[in-house]
Amino acid sequence: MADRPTYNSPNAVRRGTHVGGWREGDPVAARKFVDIGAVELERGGVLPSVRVAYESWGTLNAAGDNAVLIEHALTGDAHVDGPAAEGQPTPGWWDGLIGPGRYLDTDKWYVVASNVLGGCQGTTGPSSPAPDGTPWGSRFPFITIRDQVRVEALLADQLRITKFAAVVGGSMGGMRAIEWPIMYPDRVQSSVILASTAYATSDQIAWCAPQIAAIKSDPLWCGGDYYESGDAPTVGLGIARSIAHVTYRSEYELATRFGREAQPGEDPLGGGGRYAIESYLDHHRDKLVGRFDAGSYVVLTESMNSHDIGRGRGGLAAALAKVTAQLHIVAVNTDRLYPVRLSEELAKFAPKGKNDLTILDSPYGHDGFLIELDMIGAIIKNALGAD
Ligand SMILES: CC(=O)SCCNC(=O)CCNC(=O)[C@H](O)C(C)(C)COP(=O)(O)OP(=O)(O)OC[C@H]1O[C@@H](n2cnc3c(N)ncnc32)[C@H](O)[C@@H]1OP(=O)(O)O
Ligand SMILES: N[C@@H](CCO)C(=O)O
Repeated sequence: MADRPTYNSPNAVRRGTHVGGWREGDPVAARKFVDIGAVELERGGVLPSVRVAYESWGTLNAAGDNAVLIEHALTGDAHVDGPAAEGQPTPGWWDGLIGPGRYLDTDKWYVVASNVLGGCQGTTGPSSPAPDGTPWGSRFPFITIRDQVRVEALLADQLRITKFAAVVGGSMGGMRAIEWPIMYPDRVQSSVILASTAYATSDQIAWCAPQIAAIKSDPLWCGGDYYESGDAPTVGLGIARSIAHVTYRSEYELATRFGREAQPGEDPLGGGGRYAIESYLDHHRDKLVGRFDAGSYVVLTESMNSHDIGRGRGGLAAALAKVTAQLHIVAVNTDRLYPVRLSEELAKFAPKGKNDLTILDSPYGHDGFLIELDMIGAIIKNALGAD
């Protein structure tokens, strides 16, 4: 392994493998689990014995309608709020949002976040055991954003949630937040759709193509069946993350923050060293590879590419005509991956008087939806009708 990058996360090398993510037997931190049984998939077939990992905050009322669903993005997880812990590699990605008196006030709201179908943090995904006890790997079926939402609805049934006061998500989470009021109009009061889109664009699919290719061309990919080999395609996954991370930030931010600076102590002008921006990308590559699974990355990326609320529904306008929930659509002005025009298009076709569009002024690009906690928190609080 000497010729492969070393990864500095404490989770990078675990149980003799480089496969990132949560595995049966690992510490559970705040995770809870529900078995929801078999799930019929949009593109055909049935996924048997689906397990969902989730976290929750606050208390569900007797009517089951004070619930708020938080939807994580591609490499996020159910740990929206709280510190990192054993069994939980990252602190909450919106740490400080949820709690008594906070933007999402748990004196009033029952907040739930689940790990997505196909992921690697405890909900069934390609690294989970199939019925024969070995990892699904290449046998894991093609899943869509709608399948992910169907799984969340089955979780809601088990938790006795009758209606969500709000479904909130950014990026891939925003894809689920817009699918929810279309698939289950009677179960959603409002949706907050951050830095997202009604359909994956050609440009977004294009950025994903070299990411998937990088993973699949890693010799350790083994067609997706590497889980029992003791090693994983971490180089391919790392390249995928580096490509993706650039698209998550704005050109302006990178220019003003890193410029042409050399990484301290390194000489990029023929000395074999790195520019600071290269070092920064390496850092994020290492962190992601330490906590995430390549198979999940491929499965979830392909499900993002499938996203199109108009598919099989007569197009965008016809799909949105089903929506009775209030849609709060939020774009980041510097987002080059999910540009503002996509949120404007969603707002244009959403039912009149049932949507509003906010354009956040942030230098951070697509990741602005993760970083601008106070702006996002105020929007969520407002969506819930709180002062
Ligand atoms: C919903 C979800 O998907 S969330 C899941 C969590 N998301 C992620 O992890 C995505 C990857 N991470 C990110 O995109 C970002 O870190 C965010 C959005 C979480 C936070 O963004 P920011 O606060 O702007 O952090 P930023 O991107 O500047 O990264 C800071 C890190 O880069 C490191 N760094 C900065 N400059 C350099 C450099 N020149 N060389 C090496 N490392 C560097 C910092 O030391 C810091 O390290 P740490 O996070 O290990 O403490
Ligand atoms: N940084 C986020 C952005 C994707 O939208 C993630 O990794 O999930």
